[in-house]
Amino acid sequence: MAKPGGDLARKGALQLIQGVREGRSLGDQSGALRSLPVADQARAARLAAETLRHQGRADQVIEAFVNRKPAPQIADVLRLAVVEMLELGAPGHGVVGAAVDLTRTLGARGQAAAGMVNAVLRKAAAFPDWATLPPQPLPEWLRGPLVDAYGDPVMRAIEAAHQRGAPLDLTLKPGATPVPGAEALPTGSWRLSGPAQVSTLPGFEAGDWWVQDAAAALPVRLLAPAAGEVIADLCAAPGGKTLQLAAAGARVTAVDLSPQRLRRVTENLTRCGLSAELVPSDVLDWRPATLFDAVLLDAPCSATGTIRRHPDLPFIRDGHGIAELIELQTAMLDHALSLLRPGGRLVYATCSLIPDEGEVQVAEALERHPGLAVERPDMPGIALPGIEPDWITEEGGLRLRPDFWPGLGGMDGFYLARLRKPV
Ligand SMILES: C[S@@+](CC[C@H](N)C(=O)[O-])C[C@H]1O[C@@H](n2cnc3c(N)ncnc32)[C@H](O)[C@@H]1O
Repeated sequence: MAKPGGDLARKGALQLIQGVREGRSLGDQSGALRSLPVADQARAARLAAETLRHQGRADQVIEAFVNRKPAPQIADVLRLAVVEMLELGAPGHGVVGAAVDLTRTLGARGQAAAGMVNAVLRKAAAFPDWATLPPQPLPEWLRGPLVDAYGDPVMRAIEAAHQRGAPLDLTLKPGATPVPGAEALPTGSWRLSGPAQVSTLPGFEAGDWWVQDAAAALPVRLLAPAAGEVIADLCAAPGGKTLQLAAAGARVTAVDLSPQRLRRVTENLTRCGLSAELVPSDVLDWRPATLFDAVLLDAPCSATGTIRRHPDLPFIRDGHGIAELIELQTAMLDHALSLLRPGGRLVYATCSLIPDEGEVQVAEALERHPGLAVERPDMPGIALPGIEPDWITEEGGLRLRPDFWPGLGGMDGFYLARLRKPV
């Protein structure tokens, strides 16, 4: 028989998945399971995320054993159980029993479907080819433009990387001791591959490091902040890049629209014993009296580079709003350049895989701003460690993709470029 705790987590996971079906992200639902014990909340969140990550494969297994398409909620119960058995390795008998019990809680339709769920899952438990089923494809609104940009083989490699998920990457404060067991990555970040509870790792309380994907750590490394420089961090929350800038000794002003998200920057700075001035404002309305030595603009974007960490993203977006985001990025880039002193440098970054939010933004900014120049990541004086030559784009930026570093555990998708304002 399944453990009662397991049942609470499964029920919670089904609730989270239903929320995603209604358009809410898993992150936005973080308070939805408050009434459950903390361990069950964590388990429910993991089950829901893994079920969405592997939905395409689970559907192929289910389709092999059903006579007709199950109702949407019943389909989600089946997917949860298939992923728990075939991906997460839970023993079939417990999972099947729990899924049948969960189905029975779903009203008359659930009562009627319980027998079918039992029969389908008993067969699914012995499904032999799970590992070789093709990964969850991206939805067409995203797949189409990405196939145009990178080609079909790369697209399939990106989808395979999404299926593998993401390890835990840490950025160390200068001089801090790495977490035992963490592996040094070529670009300077540290990676933990196994499951870990962040707040119990050595050095967390002391603020020796913070969680930051290796790709997300590169914009500040490309900016190369120096002690005493006056730097604006635009769109700063939750603050991974603010911490990097402050740890380098820069005098940082961190701007973000969301006071709530800025509170996370404060918490992170406090834990790490670092400081920055925080400004709750729309970047486009913010014009301080003095100009900056350097500006980092981590612009709001489609976040399509982070699907490894957010497998719910393809299900809650449909491509609407991207044109508006692209316009906002253009306006922010122009505004950010106006905050920079003559001869100053700016790093533009987005955690997107869509070239219109990256390469195209920078190519168009170069046309709009005569004298503005890109500084390549491999130029003398920058020479970023760990960068592979084919990551550097035609205009001199860096295109990072989830399928890079396949043997090391991948990286988030990102675009970044360093620009120099004429003197
Ligand atoms: C990609 S996240 C930034 C991540 C952050 N740089 C880090 O490293 O932790 C984008 C941020 O832009 C902020 N944002 C969106 N529109 C904005 C605007 N018009 N002005 C200022 N901040 C904005 C959001 O609140 C969000 O925190």
